[in-house]
Amino acid sequence: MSADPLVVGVDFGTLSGRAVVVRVRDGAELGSAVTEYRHGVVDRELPATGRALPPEWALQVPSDYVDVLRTAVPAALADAGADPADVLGIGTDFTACTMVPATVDGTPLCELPEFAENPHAYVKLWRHHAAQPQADRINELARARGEKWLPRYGGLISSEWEFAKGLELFEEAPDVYAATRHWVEAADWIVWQLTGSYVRNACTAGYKGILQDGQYPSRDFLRELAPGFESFVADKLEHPLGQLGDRAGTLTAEAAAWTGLPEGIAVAVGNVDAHVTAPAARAVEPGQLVAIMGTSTCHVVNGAELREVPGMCGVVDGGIVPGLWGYEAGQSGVGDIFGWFAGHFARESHDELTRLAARQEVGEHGLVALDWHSGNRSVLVDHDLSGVVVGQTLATRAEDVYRALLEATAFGTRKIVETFAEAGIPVTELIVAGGLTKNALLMQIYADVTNLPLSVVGSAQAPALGSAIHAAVAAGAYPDIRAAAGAMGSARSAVYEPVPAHVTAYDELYAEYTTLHDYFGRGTNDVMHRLAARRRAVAKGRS
Ligand SMILES: Nc1ncnc2c1ncn2[C@@H]1O[C@H](COP(=O)(O)OP(=O)(O)O)[C@@H](O)[C@H]1O
Ligand SMILES: O=C(CO)[C@@H](O)[C@@H](O)COP(=O)(O)O
Repeated sequence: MSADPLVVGVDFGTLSGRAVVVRVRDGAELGSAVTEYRHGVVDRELPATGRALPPEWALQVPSDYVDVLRTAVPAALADAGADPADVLGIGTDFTACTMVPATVDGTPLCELPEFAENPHAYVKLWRHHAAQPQADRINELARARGEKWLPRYGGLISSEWEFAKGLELFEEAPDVYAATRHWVEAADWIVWQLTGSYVRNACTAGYKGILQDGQYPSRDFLRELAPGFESFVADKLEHPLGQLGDRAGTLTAEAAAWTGLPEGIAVAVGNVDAHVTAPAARAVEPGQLVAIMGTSTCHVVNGAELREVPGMCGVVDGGIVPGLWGYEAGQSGVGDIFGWFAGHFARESHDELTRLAARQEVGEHGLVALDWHSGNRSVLVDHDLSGVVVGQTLATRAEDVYRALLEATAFGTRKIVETFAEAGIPVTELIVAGGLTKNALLMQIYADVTNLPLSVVGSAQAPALGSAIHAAVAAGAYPDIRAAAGAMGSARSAVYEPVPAHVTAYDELYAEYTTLHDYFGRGTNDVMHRLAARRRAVAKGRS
């Protein structure tokens, strides 16, 4: 073994894949590289046919992920000036629930000529929200039958997760469903490309695949949901599991040629971009909540005990680190909302809008917004909800709305933190990670709105570093994730402190947010559902 061993971590985000080369002994990041996905998010038309996609669709092209292995990994090695022979292992993380319909050998169905023109044969990205009607039925039936797994998901299964998307495939594309041998998380599909064998990771199986206490939803439940769907688990989903930090296998000759890494090195079990970030932030103890803020935000926090938190995404035994209950919540749209507004309405850069918005006092714009442009993941778990900005006048400027949207996402995070605390999972430290940490105004707003000091993860590529930490454990360099996190992870404490005057002003605006939140989100006024149904009906009629 080399005197100073290295590991590689690769983070597959929504828009790009990022690779880092990391020193095992201290987590120093020696080099990195980014590859944007060639097809990005396919949400308007299918590249193969040019056919328009219905609203709420979001697909990806799996060969884009392999391109990351071919380009970002060698580029990161070159950037680090690293000798590939020093690399002990590679770890990866992915967005989730991002699903690949695959054949028995892992070939994505969209790569078969007979399915290349069928949108259902492509990867359904986490933010594909067209399965909301299926999710609604799953929830209704699970509630009626008193299914024991439902409270583990805050009482609601999301349209983003494996069963809702699986049912959508079963009902809307029976031919693609029939040809699907494995309904695979992209997190596991990429590991399959690296090792040549399929291992299902325990993290996504628990959070997105309704695997609780070793059991999936029963055949009986699935039959009642949709006759014929009862064999979904046995036929498409069930597969041997790998635990976080375990070795999934070793790098194949083919993957070694793609990446420039040595054949036979350790490949870690797949993981989710959010959960893998906790060790990068050294947040492996109860109460330390990590918010990974990018296109969306995921919140992950460990707890010593099992609690039922309304509207959480899920609680999984060992879902973040072995030995603790891992809790997840999330906001489906955060950076995506800012990007949508900046691109379509303001036509200004984030930096310019932020610069103008930062000049304002709290409340000066006279606005309050709801951050539901991509639906609400927590705590309402409803992707038929949509965005609102209240208070606009002819004097309202683009930077005012931009600031209101930044604030709305902070209110959404406060709602989640308060819901955790009320359910017996107090948040003692808020640690932020992800691309949005570069926006200092946004960070200050989060500190002010939550009234918590904000720690910032030490790495600009925290998920990729987290994957590298898992690679080090899988390679046997550390006994477990906790030990590796202690040596390789980092966070700077209390980088943003709440400003008392802002805290008071935001308390008042948060009360307005809560009123709107409950009015539109908890059934007082169902206008958003009616509009979503109408939009869906028009799109259906057109297709
Ligand atoms: N300066 C900025 N301020 C606020 N949002 C930004 C800024 N720059 C980029 N964004 C938004 O951040 C998101 C990308 O976040 P990032 O963490 O890089 O990606 P991912 O979520 O794919 O991991 C995009 O949605 C973009 O609109
Ligand atoms: O939902 C999860 C994890 O559970 C995320 O993968 C998903 O929100 C996508 O994250 P990004 O916004 O790409 O960082």
